[in-house]
Amino acid sequence: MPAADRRSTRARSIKTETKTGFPAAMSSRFQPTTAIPTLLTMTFQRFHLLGTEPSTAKEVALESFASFKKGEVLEKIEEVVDHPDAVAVAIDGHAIREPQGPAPLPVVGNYYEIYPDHLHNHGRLFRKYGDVIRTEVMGKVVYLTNSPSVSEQILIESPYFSKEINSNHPLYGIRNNDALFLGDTNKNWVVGHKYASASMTGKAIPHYAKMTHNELVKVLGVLHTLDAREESFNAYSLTLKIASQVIGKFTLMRDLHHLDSPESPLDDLVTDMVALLGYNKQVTSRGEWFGKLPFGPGKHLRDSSGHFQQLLEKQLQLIKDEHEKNPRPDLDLETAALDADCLADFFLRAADKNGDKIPHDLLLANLGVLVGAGFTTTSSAMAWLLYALAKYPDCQDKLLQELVDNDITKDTEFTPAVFEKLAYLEKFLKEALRMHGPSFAPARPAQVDNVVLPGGYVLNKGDVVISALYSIHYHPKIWNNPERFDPERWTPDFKPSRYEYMPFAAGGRSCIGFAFALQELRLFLATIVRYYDISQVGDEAIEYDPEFQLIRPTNLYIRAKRRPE
Ligand code: HEM
Repeated sequence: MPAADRRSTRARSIKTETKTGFPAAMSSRFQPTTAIPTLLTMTFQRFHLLGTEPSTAKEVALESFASFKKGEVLEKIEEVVDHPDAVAVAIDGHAIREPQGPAPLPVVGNYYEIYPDHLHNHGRLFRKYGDVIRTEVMGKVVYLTNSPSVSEQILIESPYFSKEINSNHPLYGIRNNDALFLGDTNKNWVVGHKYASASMTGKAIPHYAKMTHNELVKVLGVLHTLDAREESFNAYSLTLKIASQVIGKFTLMRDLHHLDSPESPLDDLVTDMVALLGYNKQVTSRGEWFGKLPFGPGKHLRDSSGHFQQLLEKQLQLIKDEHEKNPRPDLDLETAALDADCLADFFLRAADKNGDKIPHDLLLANLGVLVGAGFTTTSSAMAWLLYALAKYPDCQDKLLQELVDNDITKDTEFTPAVFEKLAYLEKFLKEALRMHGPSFAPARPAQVDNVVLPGGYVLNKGDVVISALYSIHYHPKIWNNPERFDPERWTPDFKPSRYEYMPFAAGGRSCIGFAFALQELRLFLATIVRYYDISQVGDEAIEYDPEFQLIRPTNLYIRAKRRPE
């Protein structure tokens, strides 16, 4: 629209705030994403969105005067109602607009503007271009947001946005429509989610505390040997072993023997999964053609995936054989969750209200996802916890003091009541997951054309928007002094909204393993800090792996010194 037209439209504009309400059905062409307020008195006016032609205006029933904020131009509601012409509506003070971003170079697009430090470069682009930015990398266009209100609209699963893994989605290379996480929100997801989420409820998770703790304390032997040798270790290499040791037991009752000694090798189940994610990130950050090559990362991705499936089937068969030898009863979902030895055991025995069990292909696909989602995330989180312990020694001292004051040892039986006493540990964990959360990119494509988001950003069907968790967790409008690691900010009264703090994402496709993960991370902190003093070796700046699906430190070396008894 020419500037002159825009000005004449502006002269008749009113301002709305999407948080307080929006005249939703104003245009069949545009699909606002907020609810209509309740009816008080019925009156009508013609509206169009600021930034569109007045001829596109539609008649709208005005259902609540209260939903209109005092405007810049039309000050009184009577002026809106009585205005003879169509009235333009600004969204959060803006005309509708397409998200902006840096101009793409031929072929590579914005690759070199964003990588290798995509987390910080995204922050810079938000500051320059606004709350929703457009990026193009090797032919793939992705939008990102650092706005909690935009994130809410994209993450809630609605007719406007849903998890659907199209070719621009970051999980495209490993999509699997039989599985949670990797698949669309379709009927398989509904079935998988019913069983998998029932296995990990807040009620069920405490019964895995003992098993988790037993696996975690095995690291004390490894640290003891390393300390005796006065050796440091790469943080992620060790936490990968720890987290997968735990998840091997939690999902498959399998001892991966990762913590028998510092030299214990990684099980194939783990090397395959790590390779798979690494190759996927390489493939998806370079364009679809790259993944289809008969050599290189695309081929490796296909090979690792096939091998991983074979290992999983073999392990599942062992559990089935065990069930044949020692039959155990089928149970309803809730009881099965409390009785199961591991997730595979749960899946084999849990029946829904109709007595139906999860179909075999969905069982296998979801078990694979739970193994992968279960350790890739927590291993990165544990590595960042070591980083936080080393970087903020005063906080480490406070943690230790709390553990000593509460008589926590490696023999403590951890119940929810014990965790409740560890208030500082909880604050430390929350703050570490804010500043150093491992997940950064829940992505959702628009489901219809011309979706108008808070701030007036317009997207079309198939456009993928990522809620940039890292940027939201450092947003200066949300967090006081965001660069400061400050566990004390988490007072009982401090409650950021669901879309301001979301290390596990939010909405219908958020993490179902969060209760297990939090319990495991609490146990990890309590176990390590009680017996070892953690410090960083050297002053090297810590790098993260930009090619990986999760944020993990690559060059963090830790020295763990045994504390005197
Ligand atoms: C610190 C640890 C963890 C973090 C930060 C984390 C984070 C997340 C995030 C951000 C998502 C949303 C992904 C998206 O929208 O694309 C997600 C989904 C998921 N997570 Fe986690 N997660 C963690 C641990 C776990 C564990 C331990 C399990 C299971 C054992 C798990 C299972 C899942 C599953 C199955 C989904 C997909 C849910 C669905 O498709 O509806 N996660 N997680």
